[in-house]
Amino acid sequence: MLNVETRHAVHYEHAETMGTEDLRRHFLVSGLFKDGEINLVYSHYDRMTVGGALPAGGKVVLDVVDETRTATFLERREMGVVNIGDTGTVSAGGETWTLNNGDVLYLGKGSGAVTFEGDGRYYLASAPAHKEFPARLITVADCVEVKLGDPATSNKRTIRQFIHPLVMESCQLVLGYTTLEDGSVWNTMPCHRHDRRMEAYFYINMDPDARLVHLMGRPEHTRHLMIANEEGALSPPWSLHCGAGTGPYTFIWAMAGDNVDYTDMDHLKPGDLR
Ligand SMILES: O=C(O)C(=O)C[C@H](O)C(=O)CO
Ligand SMILES: [Zn+2]
Repeated sequence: MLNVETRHAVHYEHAETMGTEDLRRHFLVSGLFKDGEINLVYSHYDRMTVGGALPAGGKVVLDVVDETRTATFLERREMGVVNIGDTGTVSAGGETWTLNNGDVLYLGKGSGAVTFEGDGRYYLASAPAHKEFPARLITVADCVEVKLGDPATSNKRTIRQFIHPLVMESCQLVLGYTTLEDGSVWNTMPCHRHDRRMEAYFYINMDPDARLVHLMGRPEHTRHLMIANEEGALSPPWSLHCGAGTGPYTFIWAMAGDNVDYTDMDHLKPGDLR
């Protein structure tokens, strides 16, 4: 079963008038993983679509998505698949890849229908693509690791870059995940924004009772979302994005927009935030 929810773009002047429920309705991503289902959130920010495919030991197929009005979802799109569950397989275009926990599969424009099988929990991030690039399985051993932060500032973390120019070529998708070290709570602090690219965060490996305060908005008018395990946030181009958790966590970040330059960020100081 396939479910697709469309999220329209929101101007920051509108976002700044919103209360808790409206902020959650527009920016929180939730309920992606349900047995035997594929659930997608089709965002109008750079047409980034995020989702979850959960075959639950069986099989689910991502093929036609009415929202794109194309013969297959990936006819004019590329997609990253992150396995956040146990080992499973993903097949497309006559090829099958085995994904262990933490592995990332890149599927390029024109990959056709995608079949998800086994015990994997597959997080999906897809953006429009102008050019075909070959499919590639990127294991944890293949990614580029960047260590940032310090225990003294509670932000020591490892950034793992998978769909990233240092690893492979893509059209606009840039994707990886960041894991906090024990005792550190802050991701992406000091924070930043990048009007050229939207970003989607998806938080995983959290205790069910833990919560994360995800900050969003313009620096001078911040808002927050309270986030639980396997929930995410759509970060519009005008918004900063960062968060602090009440326990350990990892989050998957995915971007699409005008460039694929991970380091192209407009940095903000904690003192810039209100
Ligand atoms: O912890 C961090 O810092 C990040 O992971 C930052 C994200 O990757 C990001 O926002 C990239 O633009
Ligand atoms: Zn960012």
